[in-house]
Amino acid sequence: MRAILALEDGTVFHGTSFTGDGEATGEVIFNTGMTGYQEILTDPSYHRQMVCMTYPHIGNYGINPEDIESDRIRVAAFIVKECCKEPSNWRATETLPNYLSRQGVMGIEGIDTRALTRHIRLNGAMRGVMTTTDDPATAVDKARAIPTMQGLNLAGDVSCRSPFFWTADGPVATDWDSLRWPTSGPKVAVYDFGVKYNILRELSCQGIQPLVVPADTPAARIRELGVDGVFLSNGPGDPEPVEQAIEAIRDLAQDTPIGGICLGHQLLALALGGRTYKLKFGHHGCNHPVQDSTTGVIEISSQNHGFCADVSMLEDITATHVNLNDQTLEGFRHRHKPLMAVQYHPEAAPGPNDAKPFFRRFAQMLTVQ
Ligand SMILES: NC(=O)CC[C@H](N)C(=O)O
Repeated sequence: MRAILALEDGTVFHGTSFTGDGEATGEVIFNTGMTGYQEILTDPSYHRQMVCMTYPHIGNYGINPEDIESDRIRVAAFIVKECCKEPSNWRATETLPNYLSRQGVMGIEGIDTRALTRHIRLNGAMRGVMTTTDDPATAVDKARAIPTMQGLNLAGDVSCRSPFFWTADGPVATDWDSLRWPTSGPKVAVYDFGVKYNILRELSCQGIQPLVVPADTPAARIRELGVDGVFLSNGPGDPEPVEQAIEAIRDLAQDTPIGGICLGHQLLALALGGRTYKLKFGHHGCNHPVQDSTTGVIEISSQNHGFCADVSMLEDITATHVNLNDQTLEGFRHRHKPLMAVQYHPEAAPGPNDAKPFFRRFAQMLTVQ
């Protein structure tokens, strides 16, 4: 079925829908990962974004029930050069087109993804409309009417509504009144701004007991839990309008060890007095070189962010990591307090495991103070 992708600047790409009729809207960005499409599709940080894969053949190893980073597909739509409809992998239980269609998410193929990627690199991430029905002019008008990502508080859209424990068997629901920590080990409240499962898996691997809490949980409630630390998850949208969380983090940062990843990194930066800004086309892929400025070691990292933090004006903060492609901030820590965060994804999923020791450092920070 013929479909178009119309961008806000009037550019229109013609392709074919591999998920039937439909329409989708969102910010169009590109991801340079060669594999890992299932983790990308289910990463809540992609909420309201249409992801274009630069690798030309996607879907070859199908879909399995394990490689998910949340309970459903989160991207607004999926853009590929060629979608493989007959996957070959012993773990596959479903095809990519089926997976998307079943969850009502549109996929388009047959467009020139290299041209689209170049266009976004040169002109920046853009709002877009994917449609099988509208004519190009109508679709472009619709794209212009979508709210821009800047100023959008989306964490509440994807956060859990009530707390849950992360266990070896996955999430186990609890409620504030009957909450009882199930095992020993450091107790950590994980703010859920759209948390990826692999962050929770990695925290558990460190012997930590993660309790996942809604994005709007006030600091007072966290204090009542008597936690050993707080973790700030990744998540979609602009960090600046997530004011309630910034307020809670500012309060907790006075006396509680805090670690953060991606949106969590940005929110911690804002809570400490830093600033955030939108990048032109963001970092989305599995091959971004990041240098640890304290050791000189370079990690190849998984990344997915459209905004960036600036803490250069803060005396008590040390920048610990820098992106070697564009010199943007990739991590920081407080000089005297147990507070540290990274912009990239040490939990990978998908991506290389170079940065996994971050979780060990966080676990150590809970005990050595
Ligand atoms: N993966 C994330 O947490 C993304 C953070 C934020 N939404 C950004 O785009 O920069």
